[in-house]
Amino acid sequence: MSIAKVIVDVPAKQINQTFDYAIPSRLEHVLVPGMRVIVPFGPRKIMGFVMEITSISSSHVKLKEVLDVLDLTPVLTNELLELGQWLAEETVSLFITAYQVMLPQVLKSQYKKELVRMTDEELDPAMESLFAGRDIVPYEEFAQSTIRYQKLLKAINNGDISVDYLVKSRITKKTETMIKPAITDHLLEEAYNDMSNKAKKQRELLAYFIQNKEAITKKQLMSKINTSAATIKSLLDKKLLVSTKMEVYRNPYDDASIERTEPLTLTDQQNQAIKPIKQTIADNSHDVFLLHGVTGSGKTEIYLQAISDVIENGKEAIVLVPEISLTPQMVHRFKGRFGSDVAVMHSALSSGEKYDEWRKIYRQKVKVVVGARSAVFAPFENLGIIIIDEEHETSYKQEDQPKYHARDVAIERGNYHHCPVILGSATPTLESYARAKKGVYQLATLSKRTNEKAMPEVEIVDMRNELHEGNRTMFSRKLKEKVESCIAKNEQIVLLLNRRGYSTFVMCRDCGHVKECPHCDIALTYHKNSNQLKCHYCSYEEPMPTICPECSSDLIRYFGTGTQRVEEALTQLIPEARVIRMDVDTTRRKGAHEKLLNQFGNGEADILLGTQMIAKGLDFENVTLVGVMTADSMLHLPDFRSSEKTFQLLTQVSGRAGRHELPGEVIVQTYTPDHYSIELASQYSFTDFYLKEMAMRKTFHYPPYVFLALITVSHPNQVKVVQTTQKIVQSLLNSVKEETIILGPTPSPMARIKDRYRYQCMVKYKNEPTLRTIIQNIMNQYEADIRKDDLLISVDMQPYQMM
Ligand SMILES: Nc1ncnc2c1ncn2[C@@H]1O[C@H](COP(=O)(O)OP(=O)(O)OP(=O)(O)O)[C@@H](O)[C@H]1O
Ligand SMILES: [Zn+2]
Ligand SMILES: [Zn+2]
Repeated sequence: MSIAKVIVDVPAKQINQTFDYAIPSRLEHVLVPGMRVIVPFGPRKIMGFVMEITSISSSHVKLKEVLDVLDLTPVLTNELLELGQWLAEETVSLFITAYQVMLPQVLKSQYKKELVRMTDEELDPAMESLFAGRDIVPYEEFAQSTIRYQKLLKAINNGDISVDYLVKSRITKKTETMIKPAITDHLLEEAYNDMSNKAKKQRELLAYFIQNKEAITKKQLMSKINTSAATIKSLLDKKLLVSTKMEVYRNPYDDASIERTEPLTLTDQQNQAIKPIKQTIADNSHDVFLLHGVTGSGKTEIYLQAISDVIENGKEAIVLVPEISLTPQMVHRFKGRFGSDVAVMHSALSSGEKYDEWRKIYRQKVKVVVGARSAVFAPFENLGIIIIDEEHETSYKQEDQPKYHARDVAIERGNYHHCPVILGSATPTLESYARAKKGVYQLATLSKRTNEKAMPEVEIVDMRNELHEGNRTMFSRKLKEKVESCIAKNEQIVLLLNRRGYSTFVMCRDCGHVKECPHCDIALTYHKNSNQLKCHYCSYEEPMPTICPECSSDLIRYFGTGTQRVEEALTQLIPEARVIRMDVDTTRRKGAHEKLLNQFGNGEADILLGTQMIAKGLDFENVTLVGVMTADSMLHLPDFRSSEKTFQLLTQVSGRAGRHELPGEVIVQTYTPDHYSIELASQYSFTDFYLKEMAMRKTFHYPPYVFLALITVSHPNQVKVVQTTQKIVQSLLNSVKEETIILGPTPSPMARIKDRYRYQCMVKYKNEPTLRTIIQNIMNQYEADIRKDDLLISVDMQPYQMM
């Protein structure tokens, strides 16, 4: 008897293993690993993934049978099955969540599907009677029939029938009728000559196909030679033409309108950088490259040319970009070079569109996928390169289970496929740069812009002086003046309001003093309800001060300004300015982002005002001034990476100015002008910043000197949370090495969400090979509480959000 080992869709710890099911004879030789099945589980029928087919069961009870199969071709390749195991272990999550995260939404929740007829040719008689003249048949009708699975499989493999998942009861797939000649040229000409002159329309149609042998859609044909469906039908009936159905994929991008580009002749620096990458591609070997190139240095051109090599080798490429909907310009560059060989995957697509893009990859209709984080799981089978652009972006870390980092997954897959992984950035993470310095990654550097233009000059404006000199607006006199002269010259401005982190930290508007934790070198967070300042790392707290401890000013307060308020202030101050505001509110609707950028690109506004989302990837010729409203606002987040993030953001946004002929200029407003991250960003001194920040990380025991693991416990009862976290800390202390640091229990920065109290503990370690098992074992001890008592324990093996 054959047995399927199945991971079932029950997200619970005690279910986190395979279960054995007998394979009924009708599914024998149909099931293979990577398919989804329906199995009985207790009283329910649920979905599961087939991991393995074997003949030996470890179970002693009589096995239940697999009820049905959901996919007739596996949705997970063997590689992805293995990768899921690794992913679950690496992130201390359940196998089922690891597999679910690899698949498009449609395949996660919807079980409904249908059979679609893909040919007008006669099918197998049993199939013909099932379709009974219809083009689409609900899958259940097949399941209830006596037709064998093998028969359906064969029809699928022949391309005669396709199995489709329904997206919200709308047909997922669009098909079109294609017409082409049924016979050779020669016979076609004969038929043409034999045909009576009266059948003028039919002769015209034949004449067309004597000239054009390619299949054409019925629609196009009818409009092209002005013929009718009846005329086509008569030639179909005479078996001179045949019709087939072809699937058309929904295409969110109009490929035809994107101009094709040719490879550029690389600069010397680009050549130097790409050489070892090309070598690795040629050798089919795995290596990780860190491409450190200043903004505008031509990193993207390197990606494009490396991918060309990969495609020539018959392999495929994954390109990750941060939330791609935000950079339509990036999609255009890849489509411009590789046309319809490119699939695009990002969150702004509808679930039907996402499914279509995924299937293009799955069916090997494309060679390249450009996408956000989850595209790293693209089901390519011959991967030749994985590229992560802007590798420092935190959106590559998933903050839900499984809490994985796309960089780690990319490297794991690169290793499996023996192919290079390229991490590109103007401001690499300290982690990556340190690895490159140690030789774990290969470092390639592009220090110059391709246009040989200097980086735009950055001027730092001290906002404390503005205040002292009576300017209480949020615009310094310098910025106002520059904006006005820019508008007068018909040039454009990008204004960045760094909103993340507002209203959490407390700062003196007189002297710029920010309250920090005496033990952690991290800004204290203001808790409004208790009017206390707290440290989210070590639980130190103190009351909110009424006067500044440094200068005794009473202008010490927490910060808050939104884009809308800036826009209002801006139009008051400079009434002639035409402003486009870009933030979460104005870009919520699909396509809004692209529309606003197009408007700005067309010169319909002078100023593009926005949050982080405008800092990256934009390339507008006419932008000569970049202004940063408050450079410090991120600096004092309760996050040890806040200096790094500030440096990255300032560098990125500065890179938006003067990318073409016109020289650029940057004004950075700040209350802490001598903070090293602001100072060094203004000088474009990545290396100095790296050295300085590394020293800080070393002193305070932060990555890359240590690894972190964050365990968060939550429950409606505060006492229970504190006690549980305390016990976890104790168990950890009993199991880890002496030099490993355990911090906590401390309240989470968001100490209560939806009436659940949250506490956390942080593990700082250098070498704990069994830490994942230790944590897993500890969590297993709380299994009953998690199941029955609403306790939640979440583990983040690589925390980026300390919340
Ligand atoms: N070899 C080359 N010769 C001429 N122009 C080039 C070359 N390589 C790139 N460019 C052009 O230089 C500009 C900047 O290149 P690109 O956008 O690839 O840089 P980047 O490093 O990806 O920039 P960013 O990090 O700021 O997005 C683009 O307009 C690009 O077309
Ligand atoms: Zn002060
Ligand atoms: Zn502290």
